[in-house]
Amino acid sequence: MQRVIMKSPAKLNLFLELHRRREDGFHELETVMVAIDRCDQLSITRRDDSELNVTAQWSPSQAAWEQQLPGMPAGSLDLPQGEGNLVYQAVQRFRQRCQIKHGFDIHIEKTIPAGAGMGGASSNAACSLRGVAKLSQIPLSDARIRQTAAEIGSDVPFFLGPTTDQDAKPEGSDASNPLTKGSAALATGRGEQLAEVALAAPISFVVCFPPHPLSTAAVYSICQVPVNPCSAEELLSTMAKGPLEKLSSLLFNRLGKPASTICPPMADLLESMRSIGLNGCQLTGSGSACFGIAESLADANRIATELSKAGYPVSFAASPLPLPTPLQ
Ligand SMILES: C[C@@](CO)(OP(=O)(O)O)[C@H](O)COP(=O)(O)OP(=O)(O)OC[C@H]1O[C@@H](n2ccc(N)nc2=O)[C@H](O)[C@@H]1O
Ligand SMILES: Nc1ncnc2c1ncn2[C@@H]1O[C@H](COP(=O)(O)OP(=O)(O)O)[C@@H](O)[C@H]1O
Repeated sequence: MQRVIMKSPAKLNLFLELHRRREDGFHELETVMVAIDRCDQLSITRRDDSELNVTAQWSPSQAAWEQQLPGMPAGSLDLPQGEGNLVYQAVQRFRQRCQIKHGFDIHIEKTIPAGAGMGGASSNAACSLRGVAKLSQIPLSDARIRQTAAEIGSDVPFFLGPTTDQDAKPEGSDASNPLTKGSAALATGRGEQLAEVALAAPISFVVCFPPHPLSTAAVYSICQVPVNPCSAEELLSTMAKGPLEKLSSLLFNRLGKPASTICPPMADLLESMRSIGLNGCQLTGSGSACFGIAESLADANRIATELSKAGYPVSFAASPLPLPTPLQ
């Protein structure tokens, strides 16, 4: 095999609480993440020589995104190419670790907004590790893949998919429902320690990106660790056993305050999302994208169209997507 093409999904954080600031500057957290069907596409081709080329472009084009998001700060839609791309750093580290001599051409077609808290770069990095392993005849179960992922970023291991084996599903998971299998996880530590989470049925989300990217490091730098942290327990049991109508009242994100301090337009966006009929509206990760829950996929599509017309052009419906995505 010389070439793989794969989908690289975004994620939403349904719950995010901070427990402690560590000596190394990272925060111990408790977060519930769900992979969704908004995906970038990665194409990875094995080379005969040792060169590594990484290119990234917006789909359908950068001009189309610039036209849709005229308020974006200058340069913020410029995607890092080559060494500046997280995919390059992940693959180079993995090649060194596994002594892979041949090179790769990797091209990323982006539809996941950057600086949105949707984990686009982390997802691309995880996919590239799986693709490069496959093209180098390294089994996908090889521990060096997960080890490299954790070194590259706190969110990267999540996108490799569940660690639990197929027979050991979490309580309440519906193995007959392929839509919800393997899409959600509880992440602890700095985000790299994962436990698969059951999801009783698909959820219909609406996601909206205001034209203001946020830096994860900047948001964490002004966050406050609470004295009495909240727990994800009730959310997890509701995800597994329902009723899913209760879910929206259990969504939570401790980074909401610092993110909206840096990005005040997020508060207006959340207000618009609530008044248009979405439930449990929250930011995802460190923002600035926000999401809410709709009653059905048809409702989610209708509301996304209304939000687009109301001045938020990057609004879309999304559903959980199983991880890992297949290699083609
Ligand atoms: C907030 C979250 C929630 O899922 O996602 P995003 O908003 O980035 O998508 C994650 O915690 C982000 O994970 P990731 O984007 O991989 O962050 P990293 O590259 O590891 O770290 C970027 C910076 O964020 C801070 N950071 C990150 C993770 C963590 N548990 N504690 C931190 O304090 C550190 O300052 C670090 O230097
Ligand atoms: N493959 C990539 N795709 C998108 N952004 C990337 C990539 N590699 C590096 N970056 C850099 O990482 C930053 C954060 O990207 P992203 O992961 O999409 O946001 P977030 O951490 O908010 O989820 C971008 O602004 C960009 O400068």
